[in-house]
Amino acid sequence: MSIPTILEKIIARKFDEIAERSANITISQLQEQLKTQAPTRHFADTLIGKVNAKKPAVIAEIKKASPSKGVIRTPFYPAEIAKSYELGGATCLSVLTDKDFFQGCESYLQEARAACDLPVLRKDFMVDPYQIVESRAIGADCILLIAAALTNSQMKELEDTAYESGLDVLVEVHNQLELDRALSLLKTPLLGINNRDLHTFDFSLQTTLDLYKQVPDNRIVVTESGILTTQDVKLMLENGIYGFLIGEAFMRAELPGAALNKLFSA
Ligand SMILES: O=P(O)(O)OC[C@@H](O)[C@@H](O)c1c[nH]c2ccccc12
Repeated sequence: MSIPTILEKIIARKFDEIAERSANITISQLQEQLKTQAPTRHFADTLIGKVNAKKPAVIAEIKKASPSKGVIRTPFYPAEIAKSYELGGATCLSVLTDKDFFQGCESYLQEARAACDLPVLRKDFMVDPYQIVESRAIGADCILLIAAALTNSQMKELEDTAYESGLDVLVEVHNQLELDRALSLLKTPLLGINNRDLHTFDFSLQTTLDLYKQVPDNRIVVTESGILTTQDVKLMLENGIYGFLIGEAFMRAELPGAALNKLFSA
């Protein structure tokens, strides 16, 4: 057997985590909670509206640490970061909730969302419908499906569960094969192209530039990871890519929203 990649390790851990969680609260108990849940904010529509108007639409990420970079931000106050992002012109938020590899937490998502009016993506590794229902129960507006982590039938099942639960979906790809598979999700307009390979951490903005040309017009492309400079932003805008998912560049700044505003005002 070959050595597991980081993505394989994370996924293996997710299945244990789901077993632990569902021993505590079952999926039907979570579904029961959804009946009294406040409505979601319009994640996809808000993003699509901006992109179609040819304006940069930024999903600003709240992330304390990552397996490739270690701790990125201390101290870490999700509510303050969320307010700063909103002030700085973010379109949506993304909050890491994975504990073991990203030092995230569900309460970070809840604190961030309560502090602003922006729609929020739960950034985690979805492998089972349990997590989708749970995402809605903790207050997320959108979930991420990572093609590299899922089979076609898993993706389809998770997509269905998301829309049944009232959530939007962002599907993430890193290569041509994953893109072809992601395009079989017919209900999902939001397509993230991750410049980072989650197996190896290899990184290149060229990933977005190579793949977006194969994306049909009815999908909205979001370039993800490693956007750091105004040149990076310009390169994407020149190629007609208006959707961005950015974390580290803002998390290292004292005022994340000011950094966002600066990156997009040049
Ligand atoms: O911090 P960055 O390089 O700006 O990247 C943000 C985001 O794209 C990255 O956190 C990410 C993209 N896809 C993921 C999947 C899981 C965990 C994390 C990610």
